[in-house]
Amino acid sequence: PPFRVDVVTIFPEYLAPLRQSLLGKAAERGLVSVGVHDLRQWTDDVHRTVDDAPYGGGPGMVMKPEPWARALEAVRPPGTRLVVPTPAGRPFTQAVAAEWAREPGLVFACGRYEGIDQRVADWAAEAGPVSEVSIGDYVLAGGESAVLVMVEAVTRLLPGVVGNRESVEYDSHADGLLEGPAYTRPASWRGHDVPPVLLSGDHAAIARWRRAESLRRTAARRPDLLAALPEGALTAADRAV
Ligand SMILES: COc1ccc(Cn2ccc3ccc(-c4cc(N)[nH]n4)cc32)cc1
Repeated sequence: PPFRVDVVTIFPEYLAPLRQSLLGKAAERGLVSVGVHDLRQWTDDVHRTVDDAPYGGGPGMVMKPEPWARALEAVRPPGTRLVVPTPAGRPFTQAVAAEWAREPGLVFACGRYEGIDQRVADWAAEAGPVSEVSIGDYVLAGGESAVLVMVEAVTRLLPGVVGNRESVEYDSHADGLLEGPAYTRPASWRGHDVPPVLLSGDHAAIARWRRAESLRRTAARRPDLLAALPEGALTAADRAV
């Protein structure tokens, strides 16, 4: 059965890219099925109101709970994980993407304004897992971009979506390190040459060089990833880098 993705949003047109490119092909091949739903379909006032002033005061507006509950009751199969993007969420990581890719599908609730009434996530947890997640430490205007990011990260891990299986297995972050530099022809380009080891045909030396570059780059750009590596993840040769 296809991996099922449903997205509820007040900007359905924002999610149009979900039907293009990588996802498009995967959808054509029946690997992924995508539904985008306009939250306002589940309002019942003439103005199709989805927001209201925050209890306790404060700037901006909060999204009303009732339209969300009606939408989720209509769209979310029982037991399906509800993903709510939020700046206040747990980090969305490659490990989280891999975990979700093993599930039958996902429902995404895209907030706008200052977010969604908290009781929606609390209520939704009665019917299945709910994940409030952040895609990074910066503030967006709503959840739609985050949904595009997460759907791409999850669906590329589904069997058959990415042609070259190895490219998924050898993903950056797959071994907890950043991937090193990549090169292709020409060997000499505008005064910049490809590191000779890569042209040597010495595959052991190439593997050692690539590992060293990964470690060097991770130490320089993401020391936090290095510190998080499990015991024994680094060999003596690694430490010598
Ligand atoms: C309380 O402070 C704010 C609360 C919400 C907002 C705007 N906004 C509304 C819904 C929504 C969903 C996700 C995100 C988001 C996710 C990440 N990683 N960054 N930003 C932002 C969102 C601005 C500020």
